[in-house]
Amino acid sequence: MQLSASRLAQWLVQGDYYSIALDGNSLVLDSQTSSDVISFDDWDGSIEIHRGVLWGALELTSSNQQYCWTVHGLPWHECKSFAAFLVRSYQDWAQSRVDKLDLMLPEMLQRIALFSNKSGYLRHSEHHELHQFLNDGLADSDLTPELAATFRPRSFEKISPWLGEHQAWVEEHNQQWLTQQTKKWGSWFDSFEKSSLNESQRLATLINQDYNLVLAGAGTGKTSVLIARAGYLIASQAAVPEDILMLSFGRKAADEMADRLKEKVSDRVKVATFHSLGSQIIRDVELDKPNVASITLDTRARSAWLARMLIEQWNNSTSANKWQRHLTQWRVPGFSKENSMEQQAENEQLQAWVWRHIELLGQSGMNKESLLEAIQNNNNPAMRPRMKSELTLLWPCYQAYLQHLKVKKQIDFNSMIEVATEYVKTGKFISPWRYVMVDEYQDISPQRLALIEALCHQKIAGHSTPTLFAVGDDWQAIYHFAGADVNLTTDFESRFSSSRITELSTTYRFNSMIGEVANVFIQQNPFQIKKQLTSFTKQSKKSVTLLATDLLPQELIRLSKHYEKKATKVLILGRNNKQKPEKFEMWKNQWPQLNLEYMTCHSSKGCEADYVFIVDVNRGIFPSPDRETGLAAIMQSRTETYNDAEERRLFYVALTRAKKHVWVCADPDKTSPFINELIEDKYPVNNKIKRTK
Ligand SMILES: Nc1ncnc2c1ncn2[C@@H]1O[C@H](COP(=O)(O)OP(=O)(O)OP(=O)(O)O)[C@@H](O)[C@H]1O
Repeated sequence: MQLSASRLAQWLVQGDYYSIALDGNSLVLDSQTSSDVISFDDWDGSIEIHRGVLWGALELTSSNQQYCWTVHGLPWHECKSFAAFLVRSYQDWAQSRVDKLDLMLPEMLQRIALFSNKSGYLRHSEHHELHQFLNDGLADSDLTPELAATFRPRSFEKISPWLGEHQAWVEEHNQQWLTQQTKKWGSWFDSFEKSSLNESQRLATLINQDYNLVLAGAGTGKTSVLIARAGYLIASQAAVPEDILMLSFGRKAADEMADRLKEKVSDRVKVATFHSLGSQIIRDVELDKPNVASITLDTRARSAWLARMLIEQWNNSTSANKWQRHLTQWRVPGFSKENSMEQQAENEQLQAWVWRHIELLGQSGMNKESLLEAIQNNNNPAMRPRMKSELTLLWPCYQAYLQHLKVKKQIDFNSMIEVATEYVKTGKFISPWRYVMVDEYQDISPQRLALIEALCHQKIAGHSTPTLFAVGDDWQAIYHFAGADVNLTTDFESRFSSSRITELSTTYRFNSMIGEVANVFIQQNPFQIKKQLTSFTKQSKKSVTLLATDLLPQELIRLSKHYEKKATKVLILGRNNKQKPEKFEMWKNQWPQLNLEYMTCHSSKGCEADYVFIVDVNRGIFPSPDRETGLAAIMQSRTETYNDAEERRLFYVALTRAKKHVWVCADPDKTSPFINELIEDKYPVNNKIKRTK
């Protein structure tokens, strides 16, 4: 069907449209120069008829009311009926779509009401789900937003904003909710811990995005916030204790966490290490406890297995030749020609070297080809032949280890977490936890993160997906050697699109003079995230002392006199267990009021004391030289370019354990580069070391 101007009228209207036709669900408008097709989607379905002196004109408007098209020179007596025909065709076309839309409108409006009236923090995933639902619903009706709004203007007044991002509204809602909750729970926050939680701690406790990270320096109360969040969720009835999973890294930290939760919150919150969680998931699915390899748990069983396995290797002539060839060029820790084969296989150093590689091979998950490729790409070509040769010795040991596990039907910790992750991903394990919380997130490894992600992605009908709430500090990432990757913390925002990072900037542990040393020292590495960290306790006297090791007992005597009548807590920290002072036990008995404790810097993480002595901060000890130079270095591939970055963080951890004063002890003729930096860069320290070359 077409309505067209006469030849004369066509000539007179010049460049304007002179003809209109219906073609399926489109209108075709012709002019001298073009033929334009207007889909019903782009038309608002109405036509105005204009009467001229000689002819009539039809005017159509676009669905978004932005344009109009006019067809001139049409025979007047046909205009009205043709326009009515077009409008009818349009209405027939639209009706089936509007019918579809009408079926969906109640749920669309209900979902908007549910989301926007929700009294709580609106999560990105919930917002996204609504956005998706509305847009999919509209797409199903085959109507454009404009047309849908034309047919159902009242409903679309509510729906239209949610078809777009509407982010500002959500942010405003969340802000208002946070303000209101901070007020409502004010006295609870005042009294939950022994000290009232500060403003940022309260916000951190309340924010409930899909993936939350509280990223803050030492002593800022991250652990306090973690416990407070569990407490708040339960007190506000957002959760019952069984909804919460609290993950810590080591058994000791998990036990401490469980004690604090029991005291402050509930003993029904599930507290686990990653390994105990992996074990529980497997047990639930397989209805049997996972059979963890005894050689991973029991050092004697391991040593016996290593000795047997090495002898088997050496009794095989091909393998023995490889070892021989290797030993003509390179050293293997603990290997000596003087020893018998049996003595050699039992050598502690050699066993430690082999076991470390077996662990690293399991942790890295690399196959032989990718290891060879990594060796080939190693930026130290001189090391490549040695690395390749080490691989020919150690790969068979690793294969023997895997075979041993297979024969015994056992698994190790690495595979335990992998198997558990698979059970969660495939839905064989249905997670009961709606809130997954993680302490010391900076120590996360890709494997452990995969388990957390699997838990947080699991969707249970009628529930939104679980949230992650983690606390961590990239300045304290010190477990790279155990597979941790600090980039998983520094890249948190880019990894999880719906994330929220909260900062805490007041440290309650160490005074401002310790802060002036520790915070500047850690930020020498430009790759650490910049953070504001202000000490709550102001101090004008220098609180870090560099001390010659010989003078350490004198300081202990001084402290013991000062604390004759009341107790204090003193930590002695060393880079390794070997640094424990010979007289430590004697000192402990001599000055019980000091509550002396010796720890490695690694195990001091999370601890605090009034006074700290870091001992043996000597060259070659702290920073510890990177001993893993051969094949191990390939599997420990450093993503960090800054020298001694991890050792610097470890030293920061040690410094920040003290509330009042830190002594950094060294032998004057072997001072560590860290001590030299503190002196040469004029940090505010007392220097009681007269260095000698
Ligand atoms: N708002 C507060 N007011 C006073 N003291 C606080 C406050 N918050 C935390 N603390 C205290 O500060 C100290 C450090 O807290 P916490 O151990 O939770 O810090 P952290 O950030 O986990 O430290 P780290 O990362 O070094 O382990 C604790 O003694 C704690 O009781």
